[in-house]
Amino acid sequence: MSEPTFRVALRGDGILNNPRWNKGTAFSAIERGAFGLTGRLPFRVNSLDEQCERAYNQLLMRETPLRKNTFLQSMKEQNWVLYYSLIGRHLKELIPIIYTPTEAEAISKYSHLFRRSEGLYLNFSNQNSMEQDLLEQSGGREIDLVVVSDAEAILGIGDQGVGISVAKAVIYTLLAGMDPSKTLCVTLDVGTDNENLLNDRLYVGWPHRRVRGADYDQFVDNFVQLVRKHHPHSLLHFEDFGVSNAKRLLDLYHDQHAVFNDDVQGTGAVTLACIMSAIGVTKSRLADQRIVIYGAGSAGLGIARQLRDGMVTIDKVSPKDANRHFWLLDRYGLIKESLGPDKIRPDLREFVRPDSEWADVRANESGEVGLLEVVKKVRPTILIGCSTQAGAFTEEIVREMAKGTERPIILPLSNPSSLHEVKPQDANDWTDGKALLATGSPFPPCKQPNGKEYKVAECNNALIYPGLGFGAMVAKSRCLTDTMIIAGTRRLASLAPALKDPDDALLPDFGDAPAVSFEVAVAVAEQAVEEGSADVDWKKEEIRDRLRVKQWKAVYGKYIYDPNGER
Ligand SMILES: NC(=O)C1=CN([C@@H]2O[C@H](COP(=O)(O)OP(=O)(O)OC[C@H]3O[C@@H](n4cnc5c(N)ncnc54)[C@H](O)[C@@H]3O)[C@@H](O)[C@H]2O)C=CC1
Ligand SMILES: CC(=O)C(=O)O
Ligand SMILES: [Mg+2]
Repeated sequence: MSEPTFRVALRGDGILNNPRWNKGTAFSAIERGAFGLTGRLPFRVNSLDEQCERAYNQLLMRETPLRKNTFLQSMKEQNWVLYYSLIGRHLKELIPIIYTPTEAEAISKYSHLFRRSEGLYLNFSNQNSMEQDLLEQSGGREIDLVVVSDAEAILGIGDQGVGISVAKAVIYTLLAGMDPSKTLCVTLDVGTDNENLLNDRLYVGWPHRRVRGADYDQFVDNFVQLVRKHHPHSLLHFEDFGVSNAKRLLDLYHDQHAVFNDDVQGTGAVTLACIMSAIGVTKSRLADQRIVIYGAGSAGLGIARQLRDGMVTIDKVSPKDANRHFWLLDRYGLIKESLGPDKIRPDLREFVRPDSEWADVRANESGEVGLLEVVKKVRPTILIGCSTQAGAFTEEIVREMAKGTERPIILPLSNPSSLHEVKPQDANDWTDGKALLATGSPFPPCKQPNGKEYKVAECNNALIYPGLGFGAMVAKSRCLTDTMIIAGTRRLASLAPALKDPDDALLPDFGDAPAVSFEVAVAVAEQAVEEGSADVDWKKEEIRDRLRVKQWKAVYGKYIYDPNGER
């Protein structure tokens, strides 16, 4: 690959303090002269390989995952190429440091670890300057991707106020090649209901109770309309919004702009791919499954809808019949008719079970039916957890499930690792090694009763959303349609190791995620072109190359000083 050349307008401190352009000791002697850096750097010119070696050694000196996380965060603020190159070289080891599970701890300590601002903070009390703030931050840059969060439901750790999840944008770059200079991370700071944060004088966000209702909707709408006005071709990715807003905002804006809710759609898509892989092992159809989902929030509902739509598309079952394959539980137990509108969100309506089905089943004094009773009666083939309730899949529940099905498919998806509904090794032990397992955060392989190891797939939306978003973005798609998501999901499922070897993992390894994301992106762009969602006029055969050319690479390139160049 020939080295790219860039014309850059910054000099001296201006270039050294700019993470997009800074090369540190990798500036060549000629560049040092041209950019006023000869006296600003020690003599030796290092290669990127040498810089990565040094940085990795420094990283290893940090003993805890959180200290490694903050080290890498500082590096991102100094030098993007070094940051992405280092992580790319140690992907499997370092994704858990910058993403789940370590990001949960980093975000929960955001105000105390705060060193330097990143992205755009839009504060409810400063909303009059929203447009100006957006323009200051994006500074005339072309933006391909906007990742926005109001931090109400960060992973499973809840309301984090202004604690942000920029790791989602980093994953787009690492795994799909999204250009970080064309990415904007936005925090909508509408306050917090987290008492610890409200009482913390070091809290950096707006110390005010969460704004809700019409004022909240207006604030979000102002933001979305500004994105549409100034970045009409961008993909708008919603992350970790609260359950009362996630699906609602997606429905509100999906006709206006290319919007994507990762917790709803990304999680639904990766879980469908995982289950397609698992039913390949059990040699059954999606429509043969009885599916219990524990935790009917953004992720739980997104999964139910995606699996239901998969059943309709793949097995040609009617939507009504497909809905009958699902039993959803939330904090009031099974979602059934008699819970009433106070306890059943409107978006769950299609999955409500009839009371008559549960008349003979033991309920608590409030009439609620718990997970054990549901498992006993339904004898599920698939049990999915997205409840944030660690240990909810008890030994009794897992053993009960194993009585009703030969190969129980068990997916404890809550993040971070400490919140998983069951530890994979326990699920493996309690089912005599028969369970087909995938988890939301990385776990070590299970030791099987026969002495072999079973690789636990990581069923995390990060395995699919970078490809979905990148494919849609490069194809200049005006929307991210359900059919584009299904195309990406099918491509991901086709790459599952368990397809070749039923004893292997249900999903590709995160170490292979860049190649996997690329394939997902190709499938999504192909579908966008075929169905006419794309704003490009490409032939199918050229799509792969078009995507490759657009991928940002963590390489320095050669710089020429040019006062009219980039900054
Ligand atoms: N593996 C993956 O790719 C993903 C995993 N997740 C994880 O799933 C979990 C849920 O995330 P979201 O759906 O975004 O949050 P959410 O807040 O929208 O949903 C959580 C749901 O669990 C319910 N719940 C709470 N206590 C319960 C109990 N005792 N029994 C049953 N249900 C209970 C809540 O009422 C809520 O409806 C989090 O831990 C998150 O990290 C979320 C998105 C993607
Ligand atoms: C993975 C993810 O999006 C979550 O845990 O919220
Ligand atoms: Mg999330």
